[in-house]
Amino acid sequence: MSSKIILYHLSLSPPVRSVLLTAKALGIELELRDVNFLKGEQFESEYLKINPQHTIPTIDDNGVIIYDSHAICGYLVDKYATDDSLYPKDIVARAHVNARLHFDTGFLFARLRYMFEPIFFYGENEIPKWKIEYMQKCWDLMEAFLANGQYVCGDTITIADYCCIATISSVDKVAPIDVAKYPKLLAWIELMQALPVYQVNVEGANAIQEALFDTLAKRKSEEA
Ligand SMILES: N[C@@H](CCC(=O)N[C@@H](CS)C(=O)NCC(=O)O)C(=O)O
Repeated sequence: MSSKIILYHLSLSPPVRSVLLTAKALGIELELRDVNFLKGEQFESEYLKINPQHTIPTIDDNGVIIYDSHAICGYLVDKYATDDSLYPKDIVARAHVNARLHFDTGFLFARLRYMFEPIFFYGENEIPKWKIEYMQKCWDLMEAFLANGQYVCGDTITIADYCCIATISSVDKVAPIDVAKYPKLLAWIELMQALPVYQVNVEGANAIQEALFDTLAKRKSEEA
């Protein structure tokens, strides 16, 4: 008999929350195991054996180990969904979803991590203005994508929406989104927030930004 899928996680992590959103949408129950990356737990030897890339999320589906949130979300849909709408099998439709998943990795999350990691891990005491503006350039791109439909790949929600919202909601207080300039982006965010599954994203998205601001405040007070 197969047991629950194990998710190595911490809800602060945006990629972890994209897996939580996808699993919730599919009705999959997960066994959660904390790996606190802020305390370096991802470098423990037992964890490195299953994920030498030392990132969360990782899943263990009865011995099948997968890491990278985008790969995990696609796998969960391919294996457990009753239809393929969240990750279409049609090769053109899937290529469009893959493009947005890579946009999350290469643009959204990459720019988030280059703002957050120097603060959390390298003792930096401020985020340079250009990095915030560089993050905000992604809002132009999101606005352009959303000209083609209410979701990031047209009029059907896909795992790309879960991945992109998990990242954007984790950085929108650090790199604010101008309501007047980005109406489509704001409408999409509200659409995502209204989904029942969205609840699994709320706490972690706020907590990671609070952790960033707390760390910056601590650094400033140490300097004074
Ligand atoms: N592309 C990866 C990125 C995962 C990632 O970098 N996760 C961060 C937490 S938000 C992490 O585990 N960092 C610890 C490390 O890199 O050592 C994914 O989508 O899963």
